Amino acid sequence: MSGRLASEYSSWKKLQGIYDSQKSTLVLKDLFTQDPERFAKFSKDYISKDDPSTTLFLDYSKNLITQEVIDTLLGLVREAEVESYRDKMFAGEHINTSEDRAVLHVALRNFNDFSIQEAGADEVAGVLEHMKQFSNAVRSGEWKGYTGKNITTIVNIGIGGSDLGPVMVTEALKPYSKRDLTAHFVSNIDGTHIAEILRLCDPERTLFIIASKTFTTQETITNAESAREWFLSSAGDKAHVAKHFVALSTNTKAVTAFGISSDNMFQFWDWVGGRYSLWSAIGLSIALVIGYDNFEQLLKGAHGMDKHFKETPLENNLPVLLAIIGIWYNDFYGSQTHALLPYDQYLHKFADYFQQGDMESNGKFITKNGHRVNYETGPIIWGASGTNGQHSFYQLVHQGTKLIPADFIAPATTHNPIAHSKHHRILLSNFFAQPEALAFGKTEEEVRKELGPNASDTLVKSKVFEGNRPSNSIMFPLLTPSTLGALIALYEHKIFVQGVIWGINSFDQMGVELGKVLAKNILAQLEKPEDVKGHDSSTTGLIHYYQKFRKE
Ligand SMILES: O=P(O)(O)OC[C@H]1O[C@H](O)[C@@H](O)[C@@H](O)[C@@H]1O
Repeated sequence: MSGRLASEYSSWKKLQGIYDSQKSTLVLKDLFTQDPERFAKFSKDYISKDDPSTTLFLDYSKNLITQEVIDTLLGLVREAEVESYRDKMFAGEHINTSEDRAVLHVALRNFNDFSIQEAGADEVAGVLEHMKQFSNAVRSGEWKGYTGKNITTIVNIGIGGSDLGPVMVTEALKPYSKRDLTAHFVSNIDGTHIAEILRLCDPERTLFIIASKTFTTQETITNAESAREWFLSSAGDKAHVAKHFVALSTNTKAVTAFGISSDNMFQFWDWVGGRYSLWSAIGLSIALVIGYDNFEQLLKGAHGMDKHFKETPLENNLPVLLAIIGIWYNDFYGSQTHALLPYDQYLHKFADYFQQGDMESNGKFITKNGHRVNYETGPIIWGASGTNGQHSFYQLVHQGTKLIPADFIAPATTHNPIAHSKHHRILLSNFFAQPEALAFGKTEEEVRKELGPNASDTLVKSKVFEGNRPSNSIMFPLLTPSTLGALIALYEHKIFVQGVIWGINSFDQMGVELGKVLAKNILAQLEKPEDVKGHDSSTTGLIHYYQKFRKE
């Protein structure tokens, strides 16, 4: 990272010039007509060096790019010194400068390929072994509850990075799950969340996983205390907590103070960012649900992508390609969001996961050198599984006034080939059609031909699809643990590359602090109207409204 504002790079200025001169002349339909080789030129195969069955295919040809644009964007990557910054990350340098921490989620899945000098990195294998032993014991029935019964339900209590990763992965890898072990995830402080889950639990057969990097997060600790109270109301003896509560954290002192023995604690380290922590002890619920071997496959899939990111020349580097295409729209075309549209029901939480992963990493306006950026940084990440999105927001995506770059993601084959894979064929026909419609649209002439000479001008115009709306398409043979690992790591490294180019620290999260502090202050003022002090009239008025109805 050169320390300059991204807009000062010569490549940035050149890109601005290209955009200014081509923004209205770059037409996808023409680009494909002019170059029959476009698809071949702008698509890439990723094949894991460790496991050739782990492959991803990226088609980025339906983007508003030319080779000149790509080459200039790659120049931007070089000017921002992304490669050397990448190597600093892998080497364990403290690139999270505001917190003086390394950023080493790659160390959680390293399998000895990278030499990483950072306290704790040599303890990863031990924690994984502990996770393996524990998950095997619970799944086999060796680990019993306080009345000698098997554990049939796990409840992960955590929020943010201590929730979203396990939720997304256990949903995505459901075909690999132990169907007689039910996993629930409690995250919200809203008592409804834990109340509704506890109604489904048998205290004799339920294991609570308290997942919190800091072990100070108000929602998680409050939910953990309520879970413990619920459990003890049946079990009685505090000694039984040891069989039904485990902790995932970096904070041994707080875990012990809560009443969970260090034997039942799975440790990780401050160089694991919350939103990058599913590979760590935070992934215990994943290992319990899909089994440790499949969890290890997830890690290995990510590791293969790590090696690809670290070793592959920029022009063939999938995380780099996704990153620069995203910057092209975000910083030059002025798009504000980026849609993740997985045509796979198992990936229905994928966009949710990367809302934190991307927006908490790159939703910043100050560079690492303390300058306010004069360009757009992190996009708003959103999305939903296909084909559901088509019946919800695709109207705007196709005919709205906003440019919405989208990643369409799909497996070539399904885990559920019911009706002789008829469902999957219909799903994929939509996966192929939507980017085609977005890119090439439907002209007024084509509409008029369809509607006939008597159709009103208004009707014809309202049925026009202007097209020229860009997308990436990512495919893979089947959604396996290893493929999912590679897919997640692909996006993690995309986020890294963008943050380096923008000159921001992608690995702290100052922006989540103010709200928490204000909430704590207000919490102490909720009892009586006269307690409410130091707020604007709106906040004061709202609290007073609540106090009119408050019961306890
Ligand atoms: O795991 P913890 O420490 O409970 O933090 C949970 C979440 O809290 C905050 O929202 C942020 O710091 C997130 O990055 C983090 O994932």
